[in-house]
Amino acid sequence: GQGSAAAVPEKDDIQYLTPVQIGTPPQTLNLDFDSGSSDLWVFSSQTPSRQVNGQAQYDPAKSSTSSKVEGQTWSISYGDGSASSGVVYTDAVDVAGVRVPNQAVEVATKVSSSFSADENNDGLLGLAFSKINTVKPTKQTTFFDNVMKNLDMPVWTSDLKNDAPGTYNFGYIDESAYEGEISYVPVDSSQGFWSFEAAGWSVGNVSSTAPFKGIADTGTSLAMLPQEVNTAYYKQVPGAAMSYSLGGYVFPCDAKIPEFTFKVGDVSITIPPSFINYAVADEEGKKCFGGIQPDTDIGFSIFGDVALKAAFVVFDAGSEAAPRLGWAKK
Ligand SMILES: Cc1ccc(-c2noc([C@H]3C[C@@H](O)CN3)n2)cc1F
Repeated sequence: GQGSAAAVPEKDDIQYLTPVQIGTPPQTLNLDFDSGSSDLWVFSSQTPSRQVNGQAQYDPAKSSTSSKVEGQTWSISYGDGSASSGVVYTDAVDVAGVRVPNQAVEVATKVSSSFSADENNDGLLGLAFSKINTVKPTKQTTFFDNVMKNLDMPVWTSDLKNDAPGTYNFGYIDESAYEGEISYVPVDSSQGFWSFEAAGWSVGNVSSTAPFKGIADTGTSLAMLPQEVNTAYYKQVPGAAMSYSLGGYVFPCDAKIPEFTFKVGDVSITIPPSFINYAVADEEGKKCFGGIQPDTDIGFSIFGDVALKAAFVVFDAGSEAAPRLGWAKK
């Protein structure tokens, strides 16, 4: 089979949400598809009401196909320090017509304040490798791992857009969604991520052909890149500075800022200035926050939405012996 689902941006493209049907009769929740984690967890009837602020809640008691997985719990924390935890059910999960009859659905009995505050986000659907699923004592498998055998091709693709709905496809490659060739690079999934090597970068007349490691992470908003990239980039932005109070590089909102190009295999992906003028950062509306920020002390770069929305990306877990990532211009 194959399926195609909308990826709808929240304000400032901070996250993208996709409708998912859970249970019988179907309960629709809008989930944040995250290629940087591997738990499918949802706001639920078991989430304390003080922590629920408008989110849709999955109620296993209202589903004839749910069943509790006794003795199993989960607990996860994300790059920004937010966290959630709870218990585990299995139930039917349907994404754009692609269905897993007995998907592990992790029901939140506790969520941190940033999840409570994100009223349109009803939970996450992890699309990294199942080895980093947090359920204990029995690790669970991701929606993609469970559905892969029924897909026409063992792939899913991202086509995220700037301030507009994009698309996640499962089981096929939409040839009309990209231009030129797809450049495939090997993935090292040993840490559970879609980790690959970029082959270099350029900004203005400054460039490097030194390879650097990064992960493709649809759940991270920005492009977290090496310090030397940030230094070279913001040197070309008049008035740019690192602001510890605002939490990263900022610049005058009316500054003329350059595009940024990174290379994967033999394809060069160019992030336009509009994606890098990420959002207004201060009260006066004069300083804007950069869409490129340092990856310091993470140990690898994170190609989040600011980078991903400049490309068509193929997350290929099974066409070859090893998983691989395909990148194409669009
Ligand atoms: C409130 C909130 C906070 C964080 C995240 C979040 N989702 O994916 C990620 C990145 C970072 C890494 O942990 C895995 N992918 N972060 C989502 C939220 F709705």
